[in-house]
Amino acid sequence: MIAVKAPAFGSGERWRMEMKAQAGADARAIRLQRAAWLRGASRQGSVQPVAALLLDTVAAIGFAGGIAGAVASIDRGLVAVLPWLLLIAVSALLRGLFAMAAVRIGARGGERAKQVVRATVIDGAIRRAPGSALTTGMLASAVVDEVDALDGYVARFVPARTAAALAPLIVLAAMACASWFAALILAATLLPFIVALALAGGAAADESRRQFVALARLSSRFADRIRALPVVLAFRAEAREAEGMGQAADDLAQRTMRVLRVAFLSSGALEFFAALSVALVAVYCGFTLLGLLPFPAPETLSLAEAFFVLALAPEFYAPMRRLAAAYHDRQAAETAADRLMALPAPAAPAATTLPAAHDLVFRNVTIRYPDSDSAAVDNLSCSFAEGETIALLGPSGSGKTSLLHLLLGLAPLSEGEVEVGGVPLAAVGSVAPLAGWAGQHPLIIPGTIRDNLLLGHRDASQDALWQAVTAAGLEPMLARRAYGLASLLDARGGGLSGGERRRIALARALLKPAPLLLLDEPTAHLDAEAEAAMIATIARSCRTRTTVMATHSERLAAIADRVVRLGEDR
Ligand SMILES: Nc1ncnc2c1ncn2[C@@H]1O[C@H](COP(=O)(O)OP(=O)(O)OP(=O)(O)O)[C@@H](O)[C@H]1O
Repeated sequence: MIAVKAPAFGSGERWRMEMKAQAGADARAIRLQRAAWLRGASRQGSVQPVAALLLDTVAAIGFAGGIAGAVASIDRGLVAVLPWLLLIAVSALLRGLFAMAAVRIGARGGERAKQVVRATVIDGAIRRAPGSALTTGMLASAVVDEVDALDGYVARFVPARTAAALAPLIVLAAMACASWFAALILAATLLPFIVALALAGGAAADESRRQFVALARLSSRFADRIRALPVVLAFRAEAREAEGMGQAADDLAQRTMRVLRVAFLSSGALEFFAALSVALVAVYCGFTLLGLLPFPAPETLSLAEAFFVLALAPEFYAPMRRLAAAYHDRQAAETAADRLMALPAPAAPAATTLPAAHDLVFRNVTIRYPDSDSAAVDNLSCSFAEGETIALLGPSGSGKTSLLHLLLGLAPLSEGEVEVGGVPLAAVGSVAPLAGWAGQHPLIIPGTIRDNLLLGHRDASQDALWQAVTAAGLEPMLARRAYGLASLLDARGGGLSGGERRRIALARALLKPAPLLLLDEPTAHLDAEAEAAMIATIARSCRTRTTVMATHSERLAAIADRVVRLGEDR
């Protein structure tokens, strides 16, 4: 956006005009940006659907020629008519085939375009810059609804637009061979038709854009509320949320009705002009044949020529009607493009070569989240040798998790430097490929306990799996379950206690053959006995790796080689 200066006293009118000019320039810039983005997306389509649509027009000329020939030779008997009938049949068959080919090839292009854009959006979501405001609901709506809206644009609108520019010229040229005056009539009716198309399209555009935004808002809201369902139920907010969803759904229904109303009105106007022009050609041909024209006939027409012209006249507007039918696809794609372009850009890809050493250096490190006044970590300097166990100790909110997240590329490095094995963290992006990580809220995926453990190392052997299970103290829990490692869990980890979730997260981190181990509050919510067992487990496991633990527990910190106390001067 262009920065706007505040108005000087007494210069209100000039400022308003400047604002208007800036808004116009902004809108133009956005239009150009959107057009370039859509051109990029539609590059996945091909010219083949356009070729199929143009060949369909050529076949339509053959069809009209067949009708004209058959009418002209009907008085010479069946043998004379037969070749024309054959031409009609072949042309009709080819029209069907070309129309089908245009749809199928267009659909393939649309599918390719959606795949490419979807991959880019997902890539951006996975590698989004730390602190991004993209919610799961927004991402789901972008990946499903908004990317889907590109389908019609690439599959139908783009081929229809090119065909609408060329096919009427082919029809006019063919018609002019039989009757130049009829071709002139059609060409003259083109102007009001195009004006009607532009007006109808413009009216539909705004309504369609509002409807699409309402749809995207409803679906992202729905996805976010489903995700937060336990909280909604716990606070008995079902009625309020249901009412909110109902209002959003009503709003969408009203906007959809408005779009349909405008669409019906505009297609009515287009049909009117198309029918009018065909009627004019029909009246001209009929009156010329009968010699009833109220002005001197500009040409003589044979019956065959008149039939050819009449059969061909509707084909003149067919490509433009096809374009008008696909116009809604363009509006939907433009609205989707605006929203997709506004998604956070992916962070720069990380270096492919990972550091060989695994000592960690923090030099004057400050972590400040976007839109936050105070720093989560302020000017921290420390360094850890390879193989050391480090405890980050401090009160709640002192920045322990933020430091672990910084290493994983999930929190921003606002100032200072971090080095891993002598390589700047910025060059590596994240230590995730080098680290086993057990977070504060361990992720549980729908599937078995085994599936959840193998997230740490997909190809782990059975022995390695059991070693991690034993080291994390999961055996007693597995022994109590009839199916052991094959026991099913739901996405929320139903049937697991807080301690068991932490043990699964620890086992998963241990299973990964990684030189770094990052543990966030591994002993939180455990009773004294369980904490002691967990501390013993961690003490055994961290001997072979550089381990960084965020904790409140002095007992856990006691097993560390180094303790970094955070937030003490706050
Ligand atoms: N994504 C975020 N956006 C904005 N502020 C954040 C974000 N994550 C953490 N913070 C803030 O940064 C500060 C440090 O949070 P952090 O989670 O690192 O502390 P912590 O020491 O791990 O706390 P706890 O012991 O309670 O887990 C807090 O004030 C928190 O509100």
